[in-house]
Amino acid sequence: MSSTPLSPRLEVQNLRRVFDGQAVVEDVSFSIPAGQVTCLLGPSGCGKSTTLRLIAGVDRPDAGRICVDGMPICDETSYVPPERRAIGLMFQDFALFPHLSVAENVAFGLKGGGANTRARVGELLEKVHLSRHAQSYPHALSGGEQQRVALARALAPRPRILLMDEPFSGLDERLRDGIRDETLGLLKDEGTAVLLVTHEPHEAMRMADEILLMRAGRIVQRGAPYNLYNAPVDRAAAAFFSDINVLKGRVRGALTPTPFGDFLTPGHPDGTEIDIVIRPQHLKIDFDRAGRGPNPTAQDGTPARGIVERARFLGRESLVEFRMEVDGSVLRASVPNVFLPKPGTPMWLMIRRDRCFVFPATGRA
Ligand SMILES: Nc1ncnc2c1ncn2[C@@H]1O[C@H](COP(=O)(O)OP(=O)(O)OP(=O)(O)O)[C@@H](O)[C@H]1O
Repeated sequence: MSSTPLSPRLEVQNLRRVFDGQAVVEDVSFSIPAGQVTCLLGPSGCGKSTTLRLIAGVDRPDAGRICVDGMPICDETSYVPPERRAIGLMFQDFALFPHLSVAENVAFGLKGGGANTRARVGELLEKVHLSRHAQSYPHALSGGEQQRVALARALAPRPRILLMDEPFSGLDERLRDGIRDETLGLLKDEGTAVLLVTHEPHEAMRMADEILLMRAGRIVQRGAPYNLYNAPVDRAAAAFFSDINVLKGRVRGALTPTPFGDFLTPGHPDGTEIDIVIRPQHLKIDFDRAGRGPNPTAQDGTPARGIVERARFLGRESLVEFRMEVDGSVLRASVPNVFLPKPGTPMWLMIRRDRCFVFPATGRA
């Protein structure tokens, strides 16, 4: 990877959009260099599509600035209409023209019908493995094939930026990962700057170079998928990416006591309620030996005993639910492969302390 910083192809600064007196996009800023896929990730209604529409130019912001290759396309003094923004769009319903063949759909945004157009259409159809369907009509294609035509059509005019709004959500779940990977390959090949909107963390993790995590109109965290997963900014950010367990405690002298021993919680005044968050795969399980469990370790702290309530096999892993003896709370542990202890079995749990996140409590149980 090059060490020189890439100049942004798309730059969005302090974007704001208000509907009915309510800001649905607030102070949104980010930039995307060529060849990078950025995912705007967040729950339904958090303002993702509105942000996309502002960048596409089909809606206008109440404040902020949008630049493409350093040139403003939308700010207080300039407004470039959508068709002159060199921005490609791809939506979840693909919106193919039913009366045009696959090749005609792909050629739609290209000027003229000469040899260059034919070459570009041919090149893209080859890349999306649809050359043999060039003369077919959309209704004769599968959902996955239609998605690939839509992608080829969006990329045909070599847009500087491609905006994708939930582009895989209309597809059969079993096909999605394969199509995501193929799409990613093509996007990287074309070197476009991509902003992909999704509410699915799995999709963002699989596709993104950078994730922008959005909540209630604002970007609450940004970074590589690894960083968002491993260093969430708060409890809700942790919970967005997987099931979580929460140990509740109260700070006493920079420590928070829990059933798993004391946690260092510096920087929080005495009496602060703390949530210690841990993902199910970072709980360790050990057997009960006549009422005794494993010895405490520096890494895992003190073990605590729980009773199996339920165990389910989920395919790649098993999820075991424990009722903790000390306080009756429920903790979930995920274990690779098949591990289905009987309900009522006592077992000992330990938690990987290096994988815990400590946050001030948010008030939820
Ligand atoms: N034209 C509009 N007029 C009034 N309110 C709007 C308008 N467009 C969007 N909203 C509101 O703005 C908020 C954000 O909507 P938006 O579609 O951007 O969310 P989203 O994160 O894309 O959600 P989803 O994933 O469900 O599409 C919602 O509360 C929505 O009702």
